Amino acid sequence: MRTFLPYVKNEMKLYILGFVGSLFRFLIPLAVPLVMKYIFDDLLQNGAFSSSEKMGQLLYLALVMAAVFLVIRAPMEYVRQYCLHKANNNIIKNLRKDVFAKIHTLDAKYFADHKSGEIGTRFFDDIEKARGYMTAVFSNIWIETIVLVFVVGVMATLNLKLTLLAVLLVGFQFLLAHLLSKKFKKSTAAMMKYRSVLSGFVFEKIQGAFISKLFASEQRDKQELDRHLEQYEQLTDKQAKLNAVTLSCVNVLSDITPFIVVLTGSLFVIHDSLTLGSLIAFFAYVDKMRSPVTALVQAFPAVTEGSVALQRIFDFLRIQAEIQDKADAVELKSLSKSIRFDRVSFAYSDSDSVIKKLSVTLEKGKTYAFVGESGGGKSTILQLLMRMYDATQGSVLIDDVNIKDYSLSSLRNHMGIVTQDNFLYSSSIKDNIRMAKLDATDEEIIAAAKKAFAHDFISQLPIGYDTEIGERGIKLSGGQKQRVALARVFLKNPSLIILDEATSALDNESEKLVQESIQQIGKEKTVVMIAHRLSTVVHADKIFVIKSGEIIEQGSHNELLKQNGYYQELFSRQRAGSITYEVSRAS
Ligand SMILES: Nc1ncnc2c1ncn2[C@@H]1O[C@H](COP(=O)(O)OP(=O)(O)OP(=O)(O)O)[C@@H](O)[C@H]1O
Repeated sequence: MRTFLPYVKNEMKLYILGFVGSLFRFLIPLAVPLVMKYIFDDLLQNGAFSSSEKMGQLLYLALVMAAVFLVIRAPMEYVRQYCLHKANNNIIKNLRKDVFAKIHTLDAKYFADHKSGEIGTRFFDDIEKARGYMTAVFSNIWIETIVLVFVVGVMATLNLKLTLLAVLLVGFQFLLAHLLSKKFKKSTAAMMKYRSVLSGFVFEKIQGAFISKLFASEQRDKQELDRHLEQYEQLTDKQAKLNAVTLSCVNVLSDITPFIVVLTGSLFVIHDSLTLGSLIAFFAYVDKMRSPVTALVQAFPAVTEGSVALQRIFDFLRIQAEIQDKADAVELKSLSKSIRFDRVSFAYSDSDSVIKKLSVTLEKGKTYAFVGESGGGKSTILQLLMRMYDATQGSVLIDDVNIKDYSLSSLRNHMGIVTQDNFLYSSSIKDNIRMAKLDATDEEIIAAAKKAFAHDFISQLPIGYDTEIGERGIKLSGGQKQRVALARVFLKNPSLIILDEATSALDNESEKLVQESIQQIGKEKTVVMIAHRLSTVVHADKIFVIKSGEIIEQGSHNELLKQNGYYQELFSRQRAGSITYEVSRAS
């Protein structure tokens, strides 16, 4: 909880105002039983006052009470509600900002190991639970505790023995609630953990709704959901039972407490050790005591859930991405010489290496291609170059400096990436292209789109570049998406262009045109590409044929053909049309 303190400290002014408001709002009504005692003992039963004097006193009391309630209590209620709500809200807002910022610092490994729904739970569910915690702890528990102490204090002035009896009965209620809350916390943690699993499942099924339809697997999805819901229900049932046991024990005790106290108090009245007015006031206070006790006990679930949620949020905020800037990271100013893989080996986990002692040098301004069997490790090589993962052994160097020594932002600023499955945001085409250069003019955006042969299809849309393309660009075809992604890279104009099956979704004619554009831009840039359709890499200065994480052949297209090896065989088979563009199926 120490991590939580800075968030609370930031809102201290609002909390103090809210606390002051709460004090007035709660303590003023507590004076009412004392006024009642005065009316019974000192006014109504006092023979020294005439009837008209009593009426005058009552009127005076009524006016004072009305003034206190209207002028102090009502505005203080407003101050309490507004300030505490605002302070809690600010904390929620800051937690959300920090969780969101954290998501951006996480590396590819984290995203590969966790579902987006699970991560989303931190942002929505857990933070909402934390709100429940704050409302309970900062708005209610402390003031209820003060009210309880105050009530007990006043009761003690009326009759100490009766007060001790009431405190004993209330203490027993707390003890019960505390004992049960330990179990409750454990079941809450299990329930919340499972809720993120459930949310991961649902998010994934929403994203894959179309695939489910395609494979007619809706029924299977429903059964899987039923299984998850059943498991979740078992956990919530356990929690509900614990809560029910706590409340039934505590509420029964709370209900009979005033009765026990009044019975005992009546004995004191019979023996003249307590006045009737004091007993009535005492009864009113015992009743007032029940409200904070019930509130405190009922706050247990919210506090428990909230503290588990806060724990989960701070555990998430504490995650350290493996890939991050060194403290003394330098800026990559430009790519001026070469990129070098120096005996690089890499494994995604403890299993076998996916890349094995790879050594290649990619010179500035040239075009390189990686081809080969599916699963051979081509995309992994690009991931290592983009520093999505770090090499397990060996190093990747740009201009003889290990890429781990560059700041990640400067490294990636020099790269433009187009993949087979490009992520587009649910905004307009123009905004999606502009992401690459926020201050780009409309003319620059159109020029980039023209280079990517995207301008024609965009212009034909009813509102052209302002067309909203839906979540992940769902309203565009695969080829259109690739062209928008290419336009983005052309606009960014980076020194290193990385293309992972970047034109695979284009028809032959469009692919030829886009390839010409890439070749044109490739004259000034370093281009590293992966392609299964070998016809798209023939112009590369050097082609590396990758198999099981190793280079098995390398050279220009013509050199490789002359080697009469794997590449030549693949090329002939593709040309002969015996296979489509997917090497995976050929190998
Ligand atoms: N995030 C990951 N976690 C674990 N293993 C992975 C991960 N990504 C890829 N792999 C594994 O690494 C190996 C190489 O994958 P990679 O994507 O680099 O191959 P590729 O040559 O690009 O294949 P393709 O041509 O089919 O795209 C494969 O066996 C794959 O299953």
